[in-house]
Amino acid sequence: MALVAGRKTFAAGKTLLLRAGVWLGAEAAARGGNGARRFVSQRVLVESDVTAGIATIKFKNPPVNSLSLEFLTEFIICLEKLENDKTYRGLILTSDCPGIFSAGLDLREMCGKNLAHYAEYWRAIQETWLKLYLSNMVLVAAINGASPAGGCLMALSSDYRVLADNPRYRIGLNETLLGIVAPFWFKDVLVNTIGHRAAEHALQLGLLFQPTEALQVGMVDQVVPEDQVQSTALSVMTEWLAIPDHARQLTKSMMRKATADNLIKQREADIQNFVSFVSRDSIQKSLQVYLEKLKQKKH
Ligand SMILES: CCCCCCCCCCCC/C=C/CC(=O)SCCNC(=O)CCNC(=O)[C@H](O)C(C)(C)COP(=O)(O)OP(=O)(O)OC[C@H]1O[C@@H](n2cnc3c(N)ncnc32)[C@H](O)[C@@H]1OP(=O)(O)O
Repeated sequence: MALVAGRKTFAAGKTLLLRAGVWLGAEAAARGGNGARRFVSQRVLVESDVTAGIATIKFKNPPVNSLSLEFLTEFIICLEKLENDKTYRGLILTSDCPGIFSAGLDLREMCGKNLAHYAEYWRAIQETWLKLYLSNMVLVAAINGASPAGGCLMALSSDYRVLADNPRYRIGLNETLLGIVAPFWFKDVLVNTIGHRAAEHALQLGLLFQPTEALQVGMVDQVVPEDQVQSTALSVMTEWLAIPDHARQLTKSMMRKATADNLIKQREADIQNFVSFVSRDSIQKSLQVYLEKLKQKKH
């Protein structure tokens, strides 16, 4: 079966056709009598409460919810679908993989591939971020696992972050530990969240914060026991949805537009930077060594 997004076609597990943000093909969708709906794609699970106007996206790309091109494609489609359906005013982002929110960018997409692939991958990363960061919905991240690098960026792009209190669930932009550099727009989002000095410190050292530290530095808004992450996210959402949409949305846009525009005005140059950076022999070597270390950790 094929997943078609715009002009791209990827092998996937169900027939999903997207045109102008509308599902045209067969998807597993069930509607309960209580207003609950469930959409299933291979790597992204969407549950929604139509009455409350709240949807939940669960990342389901085991083992570590890495942001592969296939995952990103399904994720963007789901996000567009929710964004265009005025039923939904709030979106909770969480994980279906125990102990992992997201391991960030899929390192296999950045290793041993050709230049066209790197460009396509980076465009998908940009697109995902812009859609998340500029969403009209209220976004609450229910972070129920480790959240390094790109996983952290997804959480930081939400309006509010609830993190499970487990010391193994570290969060941060750890790119320098891999020998790579967080792009300027990752940096901008971090600076907007925790301030310039703390961001400079965290970025240079590639710090991954444990929950109490993340709360202290302002990277997350609440740390709660693991079994309360979802219920806390829901009660935060209810609070935010009490604000009239038009006023909140305009305010969000006012706060975020300059940061997003910074990337929008130089998207192609950013792609070229990524491609030439990641295709350097030295960077390929660093990424391969890092991946090998991850693999050997178990043995
Ligand atoms: C001159 C200046 C120019 C500047 C230009 C700038 C241009 C841009 C530069 C590039 C920037 C790119 C930005 C990147 C951001 C990122 O997101 S990079 C990804 C960073 N992610 C990580 O570091 C996470 C790595 N993973 C982990 O730490 C752990 O796996 C975990 C804590 C998430 C989970 O631990 P655990 O449960 O113990 O699982 P593992 O055994 O470690 O892993 C299981 C399995 O998954 C594979 N894996 C893990 N992470 C990734 C990943 N990110 N991508 C792909 N695969 C991953 C791991 O290898 C294991 O595989 P096997 O089962 O062994 O096959």
